Amino acid sequence: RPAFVDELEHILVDTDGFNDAGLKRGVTPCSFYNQGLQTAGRMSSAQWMRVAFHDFATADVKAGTGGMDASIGLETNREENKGAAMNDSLTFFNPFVNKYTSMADMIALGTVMAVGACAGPLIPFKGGRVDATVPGAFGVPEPEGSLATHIARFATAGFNQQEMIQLTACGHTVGSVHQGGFPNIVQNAETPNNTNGGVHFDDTGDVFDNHVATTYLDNTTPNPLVVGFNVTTRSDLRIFSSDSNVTMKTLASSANVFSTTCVKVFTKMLNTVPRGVALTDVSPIAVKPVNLQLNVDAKGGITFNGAIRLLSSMGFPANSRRTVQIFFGDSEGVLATFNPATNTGTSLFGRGDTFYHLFSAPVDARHASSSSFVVVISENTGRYSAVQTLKFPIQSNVFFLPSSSTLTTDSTGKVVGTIAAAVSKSLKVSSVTAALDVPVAVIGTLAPHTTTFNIPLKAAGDLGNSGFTLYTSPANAAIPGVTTLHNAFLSSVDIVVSAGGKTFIDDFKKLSILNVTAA
Ligand code: HEM
Repeated sequence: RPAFVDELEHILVDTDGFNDAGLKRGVTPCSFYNQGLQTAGRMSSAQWMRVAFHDFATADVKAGTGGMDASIGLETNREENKGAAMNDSLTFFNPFVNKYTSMADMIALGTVMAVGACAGPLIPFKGGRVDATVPGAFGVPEPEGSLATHIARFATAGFNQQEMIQLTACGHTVGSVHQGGFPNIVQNAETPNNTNGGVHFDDTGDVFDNHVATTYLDNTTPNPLVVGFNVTTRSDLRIFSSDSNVTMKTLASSANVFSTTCVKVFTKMLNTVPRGVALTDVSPIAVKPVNLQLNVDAKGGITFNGAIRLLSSMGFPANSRRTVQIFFGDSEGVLATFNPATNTGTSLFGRGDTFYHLFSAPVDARHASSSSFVVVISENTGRYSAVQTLKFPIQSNVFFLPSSSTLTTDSTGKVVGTIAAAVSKSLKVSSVTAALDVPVAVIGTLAPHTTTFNIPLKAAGDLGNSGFTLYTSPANAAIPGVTTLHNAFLSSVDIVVSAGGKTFIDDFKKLSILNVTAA
């Protein structure tokens, strides 16, 4: 699978407990507002869905332009994108953006997470979206727009009239129209406990359910875009009633119909991308090696650290007798037997728990050149209990070396550091480079642009008798692209070695694993 899938899967699945990526926290509970006071009358889950809609809404599927490309970040000063939702959401997503996670993927993943956090259905997620570098077309539907304008706009984005009704109803089941931002639609709603004057679309404004349809049909809806005092801005009324309520009646008919319909149209919205962008499935992984790291100390001692994550919903229910063993290379290279996982978390909505089996064990130099390791999982529940053996690749002749790398601030507060790598003496090395991927701020959007800075590394002696040579960047020097500890922590490094006409890469090592020492 493409390497970026592992990173997106981490954000999707590790949503609680050990190794939590931290995305779900932004929308838990569904009514939570992560950018300010809980009395603001705003909720982040609804904002995350709305920002996805505004990013998508100007797609032109025939022309192959627009859609989910994070161009919304460059368009927030437009009247059609007014309101706090856009920049609030991108501010939260900003630190997740790196070499493998685009802002456009975060916007899509945000909607998956938000719908789940509001007790809605699980939307299948694909990754691989590419961030736009220039603003896209105008044309996000506005509440003043006519029905014909809205039908035409959705059609250009690939949605027929029925799908337009479905998508709008699914979007308008959570959240509010706010007086602060839309005083032409909502009035007299601002109170000390609702300072932006949010008025929900239905009676369950923090539940992803079909009340948006049932209350619309029984005339109890509070939806300001249906019953608001301003007839011009009753866009939901015009849209919902445009097929004589046939679609809304279907959505109201059962919770299940509403769920499956919303999964269908949300998936279609999130997977609308510019021509040439290919998306890949990101599904939970049953057995996942995590944060693998080889290390060689100055005396030549080699260690292998990391964790094996098991998912309860994919064949690994809780079992206190389960053991996990690692063999580096073949069974001669046994490292250690790990006891039952003590580090656990709860993975994404209904997908059960994550069980982390952590390891840190010495590797015999005889086995250090192996390009794979074997994981043996034993259930130990009885005589015929299951044993599974899986083999995983490991980049072992060239790798980032945390123990010789440093990150610190000098006396003036400037960030300085050393990037170090271990390179096998068996290679005929012609160059060693640290390719640093730094999310660099872009003027005009809160979506950073991940930029690569290449730092040449020089040989700095043998690492004991390990068979590895130490390569380093200039010691405790300024690191190109890294201006603050904050962006150092969000950066990753690839060790790229040319040797004997081949290229070896130790990919995507996060600098956040380094211990930071203050000057
Ligand atoms: C013609 C189509 C649409 C129009 C004119 C429209 C208009 C609006 C307006 C005026 C607001 C109030 C924003 C605020 O006060 O902060 C809003 C909120 C919202 N819209 Fe739409 N919308 C449309 C379709 C959609 C669709 C298809 C989705 C699907 C995801 C969606 C999702 C949302 C959400 C979740 C909110 C609540 C935001 C919050 O509470 O912060 N909208 N919409």
